Amino acid sequence: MSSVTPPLGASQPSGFISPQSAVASAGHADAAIEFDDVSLRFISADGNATIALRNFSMTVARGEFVAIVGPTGCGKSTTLNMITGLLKPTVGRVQVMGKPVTGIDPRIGFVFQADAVFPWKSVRENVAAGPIFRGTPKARALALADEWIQRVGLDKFGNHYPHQLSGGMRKRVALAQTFINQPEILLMDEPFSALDMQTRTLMQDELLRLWSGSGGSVVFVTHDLEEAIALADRVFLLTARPATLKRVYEIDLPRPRIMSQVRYDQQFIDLSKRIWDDLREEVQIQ
Ligand SMILES: Nc1ncnc2c1ncn2[C@@H]1O[C@H](COP(=O)(O)OP(=O)(O)OP(=O)(O)O)[C@@H](O)[C@H]1O
Repeated sequence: MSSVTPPLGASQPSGFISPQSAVASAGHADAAIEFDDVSLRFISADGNATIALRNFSMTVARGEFVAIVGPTGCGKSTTLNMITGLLKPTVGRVQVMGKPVTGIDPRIGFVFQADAVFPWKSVRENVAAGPIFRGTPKARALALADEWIQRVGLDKFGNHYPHQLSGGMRKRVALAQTFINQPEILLMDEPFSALDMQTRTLMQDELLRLWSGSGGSVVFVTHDLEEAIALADRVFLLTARPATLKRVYEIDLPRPRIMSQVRYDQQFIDLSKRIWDDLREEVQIQ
């Protein structure tokens, strides 16, 4: 497999940082998430081994928005599953807020491609479900839910049921359901990939608006390079499987960013070309 990661110390175009310096730059003292030289091997029922991740290191600072991109099947979702504790590294260490992952952490929120709603509950009951589960009295949880429903622009739909909503509206419910719990870490796995382009752009704006006031860290997995660049502070590019960190890109586009405008920024266009050149090599390997 060819790798274009430049040798350490070689000069690099601005916006690039090597995997090693990327890990160091986030500063371990402030780390929300740390992968330290992690490898993960799956053993299937017939005894065959699949190495999903190899010598993978990544540090996500508190309050940082990180996107992970890479060829299909390389191991992006696997990294999220190790942050949640669903999967354990075969070798290496994964830490959350400075401690080894031992199981589901209530400080972590999730948004996936599929909607995680109770179909028999109204929007406000769905949004209140998290706080109620965590012990908030029902009346208080419903009042909180009403605030969040308003924040995501669904105030007229609190008593609707999920099947009465569009895909974009259900995603707004998902964001309210997640942010109401004030997660310190938000894991997102292709959350908007099933939406049409316009709705997707609106939801990206919505996510940035909610995140910017939250102080939380986000790890956002996507196939869409432009989505990664438009949203993130840093983009981590993984190689084809077994995935390892190929390169990290600092995205120093100013915030607040408006999705429909940021894509026309010359810096954005240059970054898209660079990352796509690196990603294309990995896609061609498969
Ligand atoms: N439980 C498992 N047992 C065996 N192999 C697995 C298991 N989970 C994932 N894999 C394999 O590990 C590799 C990485 O999977 P993963 O879902 O993390 O990739 P991904 O980059 O998120 O994929 P995609 O881009 O298609 O969403 C794949 O080859 C997958 O088949």
